[in-house]
Amino acid sequence: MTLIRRLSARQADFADQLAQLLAFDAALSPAVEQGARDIITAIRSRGDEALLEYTRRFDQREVAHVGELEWPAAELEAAYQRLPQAEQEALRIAAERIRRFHERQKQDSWQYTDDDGTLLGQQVTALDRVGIYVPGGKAAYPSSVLMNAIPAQVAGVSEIIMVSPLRGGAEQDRVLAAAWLAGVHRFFSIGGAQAVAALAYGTATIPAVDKITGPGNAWVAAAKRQVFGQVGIDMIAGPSEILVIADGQTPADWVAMDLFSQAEHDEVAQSILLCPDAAYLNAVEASIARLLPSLPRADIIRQSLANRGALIEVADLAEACLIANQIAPEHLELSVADPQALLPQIRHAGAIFMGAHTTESLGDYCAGPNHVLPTSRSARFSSPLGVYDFQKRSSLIQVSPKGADQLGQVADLLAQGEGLMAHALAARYRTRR
Ligand SMILES: NC(=O)c1ccc[n+]([C@@H]2O[C@H](COP(=O)([O-])OP(=O)(O)OC[C@H]3O[C@@H](n4cnc5c(N)ncnc54)[C@H](O)[C@@H]3O)[C@@H](O)[C@H]2O)c1
Ligand SMILES: N[C@H](CO)Cc1c[nH]c[nH+]1
Ligand SMILES: [Zn+2]
Repeated sequence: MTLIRRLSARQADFADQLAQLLAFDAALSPAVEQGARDIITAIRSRGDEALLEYTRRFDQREVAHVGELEWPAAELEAAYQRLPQAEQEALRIAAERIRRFHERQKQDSWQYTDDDGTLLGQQVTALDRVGIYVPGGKAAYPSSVLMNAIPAQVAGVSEIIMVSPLRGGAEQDRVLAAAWLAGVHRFFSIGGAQAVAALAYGTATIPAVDKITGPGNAWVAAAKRQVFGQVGIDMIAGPSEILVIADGQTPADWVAMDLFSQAEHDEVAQSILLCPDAAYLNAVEASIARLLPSLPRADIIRQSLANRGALIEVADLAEACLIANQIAPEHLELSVADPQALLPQIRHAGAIFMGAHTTESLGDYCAGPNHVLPTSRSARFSSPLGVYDFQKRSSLIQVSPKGADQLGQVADLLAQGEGLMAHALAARYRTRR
């Protein structure tokens, strides 16, 4: 039985096949769009009551009272203390590396003075209150807690509100522990479109935030799209994607496992390998068949590879880069001897992992850069989640008397051209004439 489709860039219908492979956006499916819309409407009109209803229905949780949805800070800390020491240490190492990387992204305010004595500049401020969404439906993601909360903290956000649909057990402790370590201020165990709506519009229990960040499934993505404008959002970070460009020198098992690493997130995750060496593609296909059955999430991986997996034979590495740019993957591995040589040919990717030893998995946890990345080809126009998502800029203008005279004449003329006489006169009053 074929586990993963084999394609060749030389096939006559290759463009169609590729388009089919990429044509996935569940968040745009009318049913999900409408479902998210209904949920948002209900939260806006019925607040906590609707939030409780959806939490019981979609998260199969017994919640008697809305107050149970918030976890006090002491419980987050207690969860951290309960973790085995090795896990505490791993979380701390990851958090430290993520913080160090993100500190370099912090933007500072700046000012300069023009020849006429006019001061111009940009004042950078942190957002007041943000909501971070940490997925929790099919798996729990303590690493996503760190990736969302640490940049917000580095930016200086005053209040970080986290939401995640907890599922109980030890994995729940890890999420709570990461929230404590990363400095989350308040944590509510809610998820899906209802959590996004509650953060956007506020309820009696959930405070309304200024911006919502973080990845999630199709309902989360659809809700984020729909509340944009009421609040800011970072991007639509949907089901995970990996694209590997290989020169055929990396052990086939390594590449097979890298493809699995994203496929195991979701039945609709995307995993693609591009290589000019047909024998190597055979070897990876054999590795896939041999390694897959031993993995705990083999069923999800199998479905994911069938839906959106492909091994593609290309003419050469240059053609691989062209195809990768078309796909604009969330994660791109350059599993080649000289990744620096390929780098100038790469234009669209959320994160680029260079060299055979750089498995994408390290980026997911502890390399330092953010793992919340643009998916569904949005790497053509968006960037990884970063400190800049939690900062904003105000322009500064302080015009000198000389500047008012010179600029006033320019503005006067331009305003008259637009037929806006109040503008023209406001500028003219400040000239020396
Ligand atoms: N890009 C990243 O950084 C990143 C990181 C981690 C995970 N991910 C992706 O995030 C996604 C996580 O999805 P998930 O499902 O595990 O968790 P999730 O928290 O995003 O979604 C779970 C919620 O979906 C809602 N839901 C489920 N079925 C529903 C239905 N029929 N109608 C309405 N709402 C429904 C429920 O409210 C539930 O709380 C995966 O696709 C994974 O690949 C991305
Ligand atoms: N690969 C995911 C982003 O697409 C992030 C993640 C979290 N844990 C493991 N992986
Ligand atoms: Zn991952």
